Amino acid sequence: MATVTEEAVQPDASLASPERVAAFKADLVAFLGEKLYSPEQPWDIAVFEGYGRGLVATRDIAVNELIFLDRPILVGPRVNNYDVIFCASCCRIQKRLTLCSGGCRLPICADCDRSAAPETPHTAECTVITSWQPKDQKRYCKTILYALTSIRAMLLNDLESRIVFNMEGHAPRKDMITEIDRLLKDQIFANLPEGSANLTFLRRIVNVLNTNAFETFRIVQDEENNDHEIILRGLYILGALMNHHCLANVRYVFDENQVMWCHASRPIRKGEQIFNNYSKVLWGTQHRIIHLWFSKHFLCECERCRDVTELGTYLGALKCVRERCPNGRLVSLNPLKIASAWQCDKCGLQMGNLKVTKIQEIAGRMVLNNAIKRDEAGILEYLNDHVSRFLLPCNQFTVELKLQAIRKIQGEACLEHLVEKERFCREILTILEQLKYGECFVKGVLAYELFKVRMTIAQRRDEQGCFPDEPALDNLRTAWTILQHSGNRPRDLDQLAQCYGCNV
Ligand SMILES: C[S@@+](CC[C@H](N)C(=O)[O-])C[C@H]1O[C@@H](n2cnc3c(N)ncnc32)[C@H](O)[C@@H]1O
Repeated sequence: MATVTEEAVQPDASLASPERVAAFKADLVAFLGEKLYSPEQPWDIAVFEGYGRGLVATRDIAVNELIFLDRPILVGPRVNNYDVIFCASCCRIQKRLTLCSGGCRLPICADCDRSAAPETPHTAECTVITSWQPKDQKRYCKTILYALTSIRAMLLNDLESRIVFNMEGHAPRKDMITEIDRLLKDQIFANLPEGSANLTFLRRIVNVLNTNAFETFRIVQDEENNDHEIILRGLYILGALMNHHCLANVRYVFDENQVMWCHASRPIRKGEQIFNNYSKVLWGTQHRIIHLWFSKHFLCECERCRDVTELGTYLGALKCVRERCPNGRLVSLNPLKIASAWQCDKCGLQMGNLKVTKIQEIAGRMVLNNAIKRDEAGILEYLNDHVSRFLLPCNQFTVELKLQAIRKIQGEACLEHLVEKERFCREILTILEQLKYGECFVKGVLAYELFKVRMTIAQRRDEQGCFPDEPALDNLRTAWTILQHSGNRPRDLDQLAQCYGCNV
C-alpha cells in the first residue's frame, strides 16, 4: 500500500530535471516489464520547451508501426452517470442492486463480495473505504463510486505511487467541485476529516487523473449474453506522456485486457515529438481551444489552430447571416484569441465574438441535445430540411450529425438511406484527408462503415458480382489495420477481413 506522507503528494516543479526524468523512466520501464517494454522501442522521454516532458522518436517510425504498448497503473469508474448498474470491482452487469456486505456502500456482485472468499479483488479497497466509516451503510452511494478510481491509488505499491506522483497534476479550477470535494460536502464519511493526509493524497490523485487519464472500457456480458461496454477511466503513464497536437501523429486503441496499443498514424522522423490529440479530430478550432484550456490548462497554438480556414475544412466556420450572401463563411479573424471578431470571407460582414458564441451554442444545443437522439429518418430529415438552412455542410455540428446517421443507418435500412450513408462516409473521409490526418482511428471506423454499406447496396441492387472492387478492399484493409487490436472493434470485422484476405 502507498505511503501517504505530505512530501510524497506535493506537486513538484522539478519533474523535468535530467535526473528526475532518468529515474522516472527507470521506474516506468520496471512497471511495464518485459512483456510491454523492449529496449528496441522507438521512443524516449525528453523535455520540450513550453510542453514539459514528452515522448520523442529515437528513429524514423513508419506509418502504422507499433510505437508502444502500455497498461493502466490505475483504472476504475469515471465521474459520470452510468445508465446500468455494474459490480464496482469486476464491472459485471447487476440486474438487481446488491450492496457489498462489507459496508462500503458500493454495488458488488456475489463473486467479488467480501464474504465470497477470505480475499477478493475488492477486499482491500473495501477496507480503505470502511476505515473512513461510511454513514448510512445500507444505501448505495454514487459519490463513493465516482471517487473509487482515486481511492484505488491508496493501494498502489511504492514503485507505482512514485510513478503516479511524478505525473503532472493541475489543480482544479476554482468553480469545479471534484469527486473528493463531493465526499466532504455530502458528509459521506464520519472519519475523513479536512486536512488529513489521506484527503491531501486523494486531492493530488484527482489532479493527476484529470490531467492525464484516458477513457477506456471493459466489455462485460449480462445474463442473456449481450455485450455491454462499461466506460472507465484509466491512467496510462506512457500514453499520458504524449503532449497534445491538433494534428497528432499517433492513434491508439485499448484491447480486451485494457492494454493500450499506440501506432503511428503518420510517418514520424527521428527526433520529432510523438503527439496525441487530446481533443476531438472533427471539432472546430474554437471548440478545441476552449476544451484544452479548461480541461488541460494550456493554449494550443499549433498550425491547425492558427489557420483561419482550418486547413481548408472550415469545420468551425458559420454560415453568413446575410440573406444576399448564401455562400459566405464566417471565420475568426484571429483563431488563437477567443475574443476575436469573426468576418465573412465573401461579403466582409463582421460579427462580435459574443454573437458568434451564442450562435454556436444554439446550434450545438439543437444538434447535440436534440437532433442526434432522433432515429435515422429523423436525423436525415433534420439534416436536409433544417441544418442546411442555418449551418454549413462542413460545420462540425453538421459533421457530428452525419456521424450519428452513419452509426444509425444499418443493414436493414432502405436503399435511399444506405446511399446517404455512403455519401456521408466519403464526405468525412475527405475532411480527414484535407487535414492530412493520416491513418487515425476515425478513418478506420469510417472505412469499415463504407465497406459494409457498399456491400449492402451491392446486395440490394443485385450487383454482388462487382463487389468487392479494389477500392472496397482497400477500405476493408484500412479498417482491419486500424481497428484489429481494439477490444470493441465491430464483431464481424475479423471474419470479413479473413474472408477477403485483408488480414495480412
Ligand atoms: C498528459 S500531460 C502530458 C505530459 C506532460 N508534459 C508532463 O510533463 O507530464 C498534459 C499536460 O502537458 C502539457 N501540454 C500537453 N500538450 C501541450 C501543448 N500542446 N502545449 C502546451 N502544454 C502542453 C499541459 O500542461 C498539459 O496539461
